[in-house]
Amino acid sequence: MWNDLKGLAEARDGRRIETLFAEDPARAETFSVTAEGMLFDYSKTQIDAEVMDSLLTVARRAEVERRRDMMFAGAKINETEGRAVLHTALRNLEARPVEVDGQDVMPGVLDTLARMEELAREIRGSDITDVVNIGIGGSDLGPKMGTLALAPWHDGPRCHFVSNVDGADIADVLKSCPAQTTLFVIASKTFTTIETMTNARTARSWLEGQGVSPEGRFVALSSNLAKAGEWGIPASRVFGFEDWVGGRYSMWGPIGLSMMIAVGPENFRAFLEGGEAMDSHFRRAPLEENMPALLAVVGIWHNQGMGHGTRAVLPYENRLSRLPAYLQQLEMESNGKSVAMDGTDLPYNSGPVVWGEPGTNGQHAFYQLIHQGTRVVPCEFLVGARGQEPHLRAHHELLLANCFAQSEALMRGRSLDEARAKVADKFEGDELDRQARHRVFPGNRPSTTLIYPALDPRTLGLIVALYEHRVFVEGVILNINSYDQWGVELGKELATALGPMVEGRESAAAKDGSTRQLLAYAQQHMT
Ligand SMILES: O=P(O)(O)OC[C@H]1O[C@H](O)[C@H](O)[C@@H](O)[C@@H]1O
Repeated sequence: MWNDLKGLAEARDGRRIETLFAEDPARAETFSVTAEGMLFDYSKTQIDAEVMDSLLTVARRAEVERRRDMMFAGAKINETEGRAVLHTALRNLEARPVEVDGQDVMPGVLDTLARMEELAREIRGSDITDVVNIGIGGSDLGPKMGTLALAPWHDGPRCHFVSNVDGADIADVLKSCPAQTTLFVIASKTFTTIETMTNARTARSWLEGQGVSPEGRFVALSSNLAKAGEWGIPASRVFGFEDWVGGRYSMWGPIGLSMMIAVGPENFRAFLEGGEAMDSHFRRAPLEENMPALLAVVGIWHNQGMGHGTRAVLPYENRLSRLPAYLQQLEMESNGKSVAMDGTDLPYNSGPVVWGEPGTNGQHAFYQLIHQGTRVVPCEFLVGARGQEPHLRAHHELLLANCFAQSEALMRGRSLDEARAKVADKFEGDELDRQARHRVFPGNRPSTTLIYPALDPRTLGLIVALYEHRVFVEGVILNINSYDQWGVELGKELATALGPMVEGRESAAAKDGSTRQLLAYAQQHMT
């Protein structure tokens, strides 16, 4: 089936996307889908009816719908860890029963949500001025991305996010925090992550150093209640979640607490409602009209069909500036694997390299390569029809014009004749030709656009859940376990072993020449 996709891609080599629009006046509507008021337009790609048919056949053969229903029903689809995958239960506000090992998980989920809301209200009504979320990966990227995205709704205490074990991170944050009125939220699913535990200890010593008792200054978000308790955080300030919530899928539950404190429980609920609405669309819409499924097959087409190994996520929404980083974990930690579910080598590329920055900033930086580089980078634009700052309408009109112009430019390009005409008044003869060639844009570069009315809490929920399900569908098609992350383990083990060598307590003689040299250099310059 992969060869079929490649064959379809080869047969379309050199065909202009623009011609597809000329041939089919209804192309834009045909190759678009709407869900929950959002429009996903994938018509500026090489996808045509035959390609879409094959992509959906690939999805059906992979049993996307059956796997989806298994996920929602609490089946242990994370087979390498023997776990269910139920982040959707965290936003199941209608409390439809969801069973794991014969137990409905919903009473526990809703009870924790109610406790979080109670604490959020208490803190928002207290003298706490600053909340510092200490966490990394899935315990940082989601709430950080979401808190920034919802800045217009941020009426609670200031929120800071410390993740890096580089002491510069916490040092910079603590500089602006008054010790008397700062609350630390230790966010760690395992409560063993070295970066987080190191930063948490530093926070505690800092408070003590400022003469403030750490008592009542810490909250824990974790699935390891025992470890959180050992750390001395009282049970009333510990918010647990189960192992069926993957770290990179966890911002909907306790890990979202900092964001809830920032924007308030009502807005956090609106975010959950957005996620729930996307779940319901994903579960009910036929694949042809299913936004996450279509986003996924467009990704499969570009990566496994056309052979483009990266994709750029380009939000024309400044407050989604952390979305690319969030999606890097969501997509690359989920689908960056080399073996299929049964442990055999994947006979095709796994998920793409995901990267990006907000427009218009990226335009003035790396879009050069996107437009004229030798590699094709499929681009995914996101934009709100309305900006978050309605009184600055002129800004938003420019933003929209830029976003639409980029996808048009990527598709149309500029021919040599057009380039010549641009510089004909300045050069002539061979020089005109040479100068013109530098100004040619090959065009025919694929992009998609997700446009929504405006970025608000509910829409953020829709967008995040859309991408989660996209990752799920791509993972099912690729026959990958999207819910483990063994690839992060080796580095952690080696870092633990290298620690004593960095400190000079253990010999590095058994290490390779490069590692020995780096250690020696560091030790020479450390003091
Ligand atoms: O929440 P924690 O247990 O501290 O884990 C934080 C992060 O670290 C791990 O290494 C994983 O790669 C991530 O998936 C996880 O989100």
